[in-house]
Amino acid sequence: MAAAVFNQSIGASQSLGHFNTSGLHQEFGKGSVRLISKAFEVDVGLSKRGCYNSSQRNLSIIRASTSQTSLIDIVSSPSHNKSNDSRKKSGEAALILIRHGESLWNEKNLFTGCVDVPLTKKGVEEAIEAGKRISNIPIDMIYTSALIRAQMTAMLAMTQHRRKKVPVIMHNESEQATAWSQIFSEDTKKQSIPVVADWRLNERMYGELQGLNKQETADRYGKEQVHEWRRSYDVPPPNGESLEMCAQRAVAYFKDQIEPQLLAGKNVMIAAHGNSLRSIIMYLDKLTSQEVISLELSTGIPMLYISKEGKFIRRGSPAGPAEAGVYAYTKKLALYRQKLDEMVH
Ligand SMILES: O=C(O)[C@H](O)COP(=O)(O)O
Repeated sequence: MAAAVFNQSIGASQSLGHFNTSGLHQEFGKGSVRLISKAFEVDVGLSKRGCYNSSQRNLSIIRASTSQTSLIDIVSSPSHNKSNDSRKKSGEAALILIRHGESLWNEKNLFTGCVDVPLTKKGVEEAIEAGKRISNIPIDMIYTSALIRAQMTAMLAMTQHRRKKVPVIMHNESEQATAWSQIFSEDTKKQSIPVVADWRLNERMYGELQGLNKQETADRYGKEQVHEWRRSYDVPPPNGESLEMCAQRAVAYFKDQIEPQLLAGKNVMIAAHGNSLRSIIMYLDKLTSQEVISLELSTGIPMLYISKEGKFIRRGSPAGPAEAGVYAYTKKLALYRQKLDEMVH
C-alpha cells in the first residue's frame, strides 16, 4: 500500500509541474537537497530552470516581511496569502493532531472541560513518546488550546523533535505583550516555531459537570443520561456545551486560522482535547453527527493527515520515528527526513 501511495504521489506531483525544493533550502539553509531517488530528478530539474513556483513566492513574501515583523505577524494574518488562492491550493503539508497527555483530573476520573489542570507523570511520558513518533515530520507552526495540559503536551513533544527548532508561545493578548515578546534576531526567528494558544481549541465546556466524578455522576443521573451528555452530538450537559457547540468554535477556528496556513504549505501541529479534536476530525473526515459519536481519541497519540489541494488524507498514527510508510506518503516528508539524517552525520 505504501509503495502504491508513493508512486501515486510522484505521478500527481509531476502532473502538478515540478517539485519545489526551495522550501527545504530555506528550512535547512543553502546546499543541494540530495535526492533519494531518480524519480525526483525530473522535478528538481524543472525548478532549477527557474519555473515559477508558488511556495517560493510565498516564502519570499514571508521572508521579506519577516524582517519588519515579529513571528506573530506571520501567524496572525494567514490572509496575507489570500491573494494567491489558486497557487496556494497546490500547497501540500503535514497536519499532526494530538490529544493532550493524561491530566490529573483524567486520573481522578473527573469531568474536566475548561478547568485548567496539568498533566500527570504518565501524561508527561505520553507527550514525550508522542514527540518521538513525530520527530522526523516537519512542523512549521503549532496551535494549542488556552489550557496548560495541551500546551504542556505540545512543548514536551517538541523536546523530541530532531530539527531542534524552539517552540515560542506567541503573546498578542495586548499591544504591550506583543511588543515585549518581540525577537530581535533574524537567525533566532528562523530557529523558532510560532505557538498560537487559542481558547477556541479548548475542551468542550462541561458546565455543571466540571469537577464531578464521572462514575458518581452516572450513579446520580443514570448511565444513559451521562453517556448522552458525553457522547451525543447536540445534547449539552447542564449549562455546558454540546459537541455541536464545541464544533462551531473549534472548526470555525481551524477553517479561519489553520487551514490557510496548510494551504500555504505550512506543516502544522495541533495539541488540543478529546472533544475539540473530535469536532475537527469530523470536519476533516466528513463524518456525520451519527458517526462522530463512536469516535474516541486516546491521550497523547499523534494522528497524521496530509493536506493537499484543499483535501485532507488521514494517514493514521506514526508507530515510530522511523516508520518507513510515513515517509512514503509524500516526497516532502521523505526529503525532510533525509535532510535530518544528513544533519546528524
Ligand atoms: O473534559 C473531560 O472530562 C475529558 O477531557 C473529556 O471527557 P469526555 O471523554 O467525557 O468527553
